[in-house]
Amino acid sequence: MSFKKESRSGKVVQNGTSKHFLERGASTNEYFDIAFKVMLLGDSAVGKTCFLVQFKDGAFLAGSFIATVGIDFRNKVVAVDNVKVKLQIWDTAGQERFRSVTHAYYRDAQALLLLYDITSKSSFDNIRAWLTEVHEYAQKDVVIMLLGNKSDMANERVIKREEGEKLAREYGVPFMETSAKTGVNVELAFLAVAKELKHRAVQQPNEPKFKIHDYIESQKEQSSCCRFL
Ligand SMILES: Nc1nc2c(ncn2[C@@H]2O[C@H](COP(=O)(O)OP(=O)(O)OP(=O)(O)O)[C@@H](O)[C@H]2O)c(=O)[nH]1
Repeated sequence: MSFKKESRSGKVVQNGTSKHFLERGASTNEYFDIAFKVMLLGDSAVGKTCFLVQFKDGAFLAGSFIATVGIDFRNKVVAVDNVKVKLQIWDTAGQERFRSVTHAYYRDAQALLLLYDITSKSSFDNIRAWLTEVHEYAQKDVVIMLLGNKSDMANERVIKREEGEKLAREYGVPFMETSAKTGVNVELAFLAVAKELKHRAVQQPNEPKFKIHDYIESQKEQSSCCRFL
């Protein structure tokens, strides 16, 4: 079920009442070997739509905030060890009134990216409630990642990075801070998930087990070293 309109122009626009995904399901015809469903979850305004648009189009939706209505998806194919992995990424509405709609989609998802906003204490506090919902509605072996978004807003930060790390450790899930505005760690989050899912699905006999925590830590170090060169 989707409450958003479709079009073919391939751009995301805002019409003043809701965010509309144009070219819905774009790149569906692109060749891929394996496909997975990923859902973006978290309170309203944490940046889920911007996060998806940054990954898909490399652009930031600036301007006034317009809440998502219902749920919709976009596709992106990424290469993982010569395997083409199609991620079908579902952007959900964070507002409480759409919760019953989004619950119906949890069951099919292989990965959940759970976002909070580092400038919003309530969005961070609500992560526990989101995780309770996830455990109730999602598959037992779903890949979960915790993301502290809006890391570019350092001056307005109210949640320390260490608090995010601590919560993630408590639930045994990987964590990173991201910015849908600057793009920091956006691709890394999706790539890490794609790699984890691909390794689970097509594990070669002599291949070492993929460790998502280690991969993220190594890539985070690399990207922070290179950003400042
Ligand atoms: N500075 C900054 N602003 C961001 C970032 N991500 C999103 N925003 C802004 O935060 C507001 C909310 O972003 P959305 O992506 O619409 O939030 P959402 O989580 O999809 O909200 P719902 O659709 O209601 O669930 C918008 O004004 C965005 O421009 C970010 O990383 N940095």
